[in-house]
Amino acid sequence: MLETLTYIESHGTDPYRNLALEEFLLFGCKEKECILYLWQNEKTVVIGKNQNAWKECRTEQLERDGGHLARRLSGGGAVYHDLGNLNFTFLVSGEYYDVKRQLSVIAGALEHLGLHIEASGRNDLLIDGKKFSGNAFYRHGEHCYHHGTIMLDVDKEKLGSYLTVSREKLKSKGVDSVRSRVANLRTYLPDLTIDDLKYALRQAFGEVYGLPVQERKLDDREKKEIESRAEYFRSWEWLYGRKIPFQHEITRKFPWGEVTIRFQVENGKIKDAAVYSDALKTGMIEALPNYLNGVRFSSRSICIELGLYWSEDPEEEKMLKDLIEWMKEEEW
Ligand SMILES: Nc1ncnc2c1ncn2[C@@H]1O[C@H](COP(=O)(O)OC(=O)CCCC[C@@H]2CCSS2)[C@@H](O)[C@H]1O
Repeated sequence: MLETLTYIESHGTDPYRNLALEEFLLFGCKEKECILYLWQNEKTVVIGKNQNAWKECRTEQLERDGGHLARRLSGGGAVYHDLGNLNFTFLVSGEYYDVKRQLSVIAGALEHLGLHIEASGRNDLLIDGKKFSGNAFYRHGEHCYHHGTIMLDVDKEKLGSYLTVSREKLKSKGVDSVRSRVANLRTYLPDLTIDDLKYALRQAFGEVYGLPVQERKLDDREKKEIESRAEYFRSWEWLYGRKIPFQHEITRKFPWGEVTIRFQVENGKIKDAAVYSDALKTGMIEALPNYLNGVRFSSRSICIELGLYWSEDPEEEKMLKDLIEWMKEEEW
């Protein structure tokens, strides 16, 4: 049984510090503890762990306007944050990790405020059929988190202008514009504030788990530790990573996400490969470059090579099968 519910708010809006605090809480979370962490970022595009920053975001425009680009540890796609957006993170050990239960805290809080929501697709929460929350997931050993956004009053104009959503993605979601399919909760409750939301979430957290909620504040030593980790989240290497010179690029959209592979070929063999994806499952995507390294540069050889691998995780096994089918269709 869980023994402790901890509630913590970030009082700063620097995305790198906030992501560092999230990671700090992840590794400090006790076995029988569940933490609810609420935070806000000023004008930031947050991309998924395996995405290509240049492809997902108009980085120059964002930086010129004083915004930030950030990369999180979880997989999934790119989202836009400003102070009209509230982020939540549930941090808990694998044993008590339960996405449905965690989502019922969000649904319960909004129900208390008079809003009815529903879950849809792989990671969205909807109001009136429109997305107001995107969710993503991360696991490191027994340390897990589930985080998401809540759009209260986000500048949709800016959201649409900083995010460069691929035509494939728009097509797959059956819509013609990003702006039209996201919604702010303020549209439905004009007086709703971020503080109301925070209060409702904290109350619902205690109700759903049936335990008292203890608020945590950070001491100076902890703040220092978080600051040094923030440097990593702020670094060019983490945000943009390496840029490989490539000769061939392929992209395909699957039900579980879009994949782009860039190949660097030398003497007919794959010398390096960079794989980008918004898939929520990150393991297979991150393993791919290693699988491809040294293989002869032909779709048939890749097909045979990938056939040598398997995964015990059924979702990853499905990803692998889809990638093999894709290679069968390619002809080079
Ligand atoms: N703030 C926000 N909230 C909800 N939906 C958004 C937001 N910004 C953009 N979008 C829409 O979601 C799609 C991307 O959807 P997609 O499903 O690709 O990705 C996600 O949802 C990722 C959620 C990550 C949540 C983390 C929680 C803390 S740090 S970020 C984008 O093209 C827009 O149409």
